[in-house]
Amino acid sequence: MARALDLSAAFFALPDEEKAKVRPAEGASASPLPVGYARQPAHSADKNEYLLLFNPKLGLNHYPAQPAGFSVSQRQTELHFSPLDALEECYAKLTELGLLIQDILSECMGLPPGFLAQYNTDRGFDFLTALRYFPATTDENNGINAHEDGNCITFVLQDGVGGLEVLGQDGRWVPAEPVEGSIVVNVGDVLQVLSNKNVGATHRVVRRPGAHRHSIAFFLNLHGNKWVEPLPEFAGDAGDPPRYRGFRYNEYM
Ligand SMILES: O=C(O)CCC(=O)C(=O)O
Ligand SMILES: [Fe+2]
Repeated sequence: MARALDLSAAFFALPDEEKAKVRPAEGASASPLPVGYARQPAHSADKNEYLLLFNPKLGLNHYPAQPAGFSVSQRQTELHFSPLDALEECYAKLTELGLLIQDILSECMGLPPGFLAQYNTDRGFDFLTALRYFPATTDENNGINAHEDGNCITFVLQDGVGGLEVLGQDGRWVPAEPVEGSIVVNVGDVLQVLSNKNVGATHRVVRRPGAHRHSIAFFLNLHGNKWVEPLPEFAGDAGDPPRYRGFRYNEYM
């Protein structure tokens, strides 16, 4: 995790014109979302830049050229790892973890064993973003507005700067303070709907002054035309009226 965040920090420290090269030419990518580097437009309330990757094995990604100051930090040289190896390793480990947490959540939600694993078998729309947030200014400090992720489960790895906050049931924002070696798990819209709003995680990022913040978010997603609606365990049979209408995931995204 520390290696992946170091790598991401080394990338974002590159000059803007180097980072801007890390994008496929217009129309040249078959990926379902734009891969590579992007910066939130100046008019956006969100103040960050990011690098988006799909599963490296799908061959859709656009990587920083080497060498560009990207592959050769002292720490990386000492550890003898190449950036691509580190990214692939990070991606593979987060996928593995996602499947494990999905099984644990199935159990915690009182669903039949392996229910979510059987429901969510297609790994073709998972993706990872490495993010860098600019330091807060005296005028404003929004990093990402309050939102819920549109996927199943998100993992957030963060450096020591802090700023991620989760909305508590009492309506107060609770800081998810960085704890070394820990990963924050957010549940996304799919689980929120399946559980008829028994689980959910509204969150935002507030920028701190004086430092860039780096994080990596991995989105374990759903793919294709899966039907999403509150499960009978949480609605109907369980007595609660369904809080959502059913929908096809690919029409929602
Ligand atoms: O950077 C973070 O801590 C969270 C990022 C996030 O919420 C998102 O990308 O959806
Ligand atoms: Fe999010």
